[in-house]
Amino acid sequence: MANKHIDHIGIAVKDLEKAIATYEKLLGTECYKQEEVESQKVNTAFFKTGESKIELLGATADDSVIAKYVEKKGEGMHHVAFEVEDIHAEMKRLRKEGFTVLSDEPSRGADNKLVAFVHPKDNNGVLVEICQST
Ligand SMILES: CC[C@@H](C(=O)O)C(=O)SCCNC(=O)CCNC(=O)[C@H](O)C(C)(C)COP(=O)(O)OP(=O)(O)OC[C@H]1O[C@@H](n2cnc3c(N)ncnc32)[C@H](O)[C@@H]1OP(=O)(O)O
Ligand SMILES: [Co+2]
Repeated sequence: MANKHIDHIGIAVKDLEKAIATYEKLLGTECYKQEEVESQKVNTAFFKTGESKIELLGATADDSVIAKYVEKKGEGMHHVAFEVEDIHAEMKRLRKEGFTVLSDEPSRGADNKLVAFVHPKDNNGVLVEICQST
């Protein structure tokens, strides 16, 4: 993952529309895109912050990982996503290094990117997403 930039920071929220209004005020810029990602049971809203983005995440179902997270921990920073060039190679490298990659194969995330996650217990309590543009 060397020299890869942060693609986005994911923030779990209870009420996506309210959070969008808050972040529009905070960042002084408009949310440029909203997208539902059914496989993850989330609605997303994106803000550009230089080379990186803020991804607000609202649950679309009670059994969404975002609903569980908000229920247990409250709203807040949920994950950091790093852009990689070859996600399959990166998943293999991370597994070899002893990290718990949370799926055998990448799935489709927002912007049709390929995404995979590394368990927070391996990263000092931070859930890490790796993503590849396709
Ligand atoms: C929009 C699509 C995509 C994109 O394109 O960007 C996304 O970003 S989707 C984002 C949502 N999807 C995911 O997060 C998928 C990966 N996550 C998971 O598989 C699970 O959330 C998890 C990380 C495996 C945790 O699930 P689970 O073990 O069922 O939850 P628990 O509540 O039992 O937690 C166990 C343990 O882990 C701590 N935890 C959970 N989530 C986080 C987190 N985001 N950051 C830090 N720590 C987290 C939780 O507190 C528990 O710790 P202990 O209480 O100390 O055991
Ligand atoms: Co994400």
